[in-house]
Amino acid sequence: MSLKKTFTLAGSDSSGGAGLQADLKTFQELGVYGMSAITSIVAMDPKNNWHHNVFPIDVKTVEPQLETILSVGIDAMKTGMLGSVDIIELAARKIDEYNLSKVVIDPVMVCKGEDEVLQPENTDAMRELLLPRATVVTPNLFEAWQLAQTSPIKTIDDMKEAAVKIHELGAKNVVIKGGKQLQHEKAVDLFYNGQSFRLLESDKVDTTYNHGAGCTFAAAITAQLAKGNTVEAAVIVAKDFVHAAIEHGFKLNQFVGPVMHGAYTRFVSKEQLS
Ligand SMILES: Nc1ncnc2c1ncn2[C@@H]1O[C@H](COP(=O)(O)OP(=O)(O)O)[C@@H](O)[C@H]1O
Ligand SMILES: Cc1ncc(COP(=O)(O)O)c(C=O)c1O
Repeated sequence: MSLKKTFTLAGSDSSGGAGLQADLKTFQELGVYGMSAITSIVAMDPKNNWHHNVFPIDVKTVEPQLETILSVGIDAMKTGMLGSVDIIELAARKIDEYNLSKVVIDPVMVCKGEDEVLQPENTDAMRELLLPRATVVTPNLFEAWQLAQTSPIKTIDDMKEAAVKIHELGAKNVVIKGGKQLQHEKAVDLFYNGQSFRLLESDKVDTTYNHGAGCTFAAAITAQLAKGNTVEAAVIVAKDFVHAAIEHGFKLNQFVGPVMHGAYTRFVSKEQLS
């Protein structure tokens, strides 16, 4: 099998656990070649409780990165934190221009540990421009609520209602991550493909060392799609991948504990990595 190529259009997490760093580590672990275009730079302030400061990148600096990557050619792509409406418009244009068909949208709106929405004006642009181009979109409960414009999501029935709305907005497949936020004894995600629902469950790991879990999950889906998996099969592997990563999450310093991106490939049979 030839080496499949992926790319992430995402923010840089200087602390290395989330953002494009998480994506590239995940791509590597799952045996695909990873490329990246940086949309914004996130730095954490050690003197201010690790507050996340977001430094946007001008869209003029993003386009040449995309041209580099798309001239190489890719098998699947993902988006993460998108710094501005201009960058979201650019992404939509390039998806159309290059006829990209395996597109994973992780609609990052907040960083864990922070409660303000990063760049709220981006949410409308994501809804209008990226959802219709998404092979799969992977919101957490908060992001699903914002995209679907429902009330806050508290139950699996609420997740189903939001998934239907997000599908109607154009995303072909929707995975709403219940994760740690949903009041449930398991970590439950809901998969919806426009026809049926499937609940993906894993044991809930009792940890705060989960920085980068969302990025890692979406990147694992991207890698598996690049290798030719169906969306549902890709999501199932991604769920196992992120579970192993969270189980082996570790303390980086007094402020943050990232997931261990390499855990799945160390502890799960290589045969499952086709
Ligand atoms: N404590 C946990 N135990 C097991 N799985 C978890 C836990 N927290 C999150 N997950 C899983 O990790 C993935 C990413 O979810 P989450 O961390 O909620 O995303 P985000 O980073 O976007 O908020 C999902 O598959 C979710 O179910
Ligand atoms: C660049 C970047 N992207 C995405 C995220 C979201 O990370 P998570 O996967 O923990 O939701 C963060 C959080 O710090 C980030 O810095």
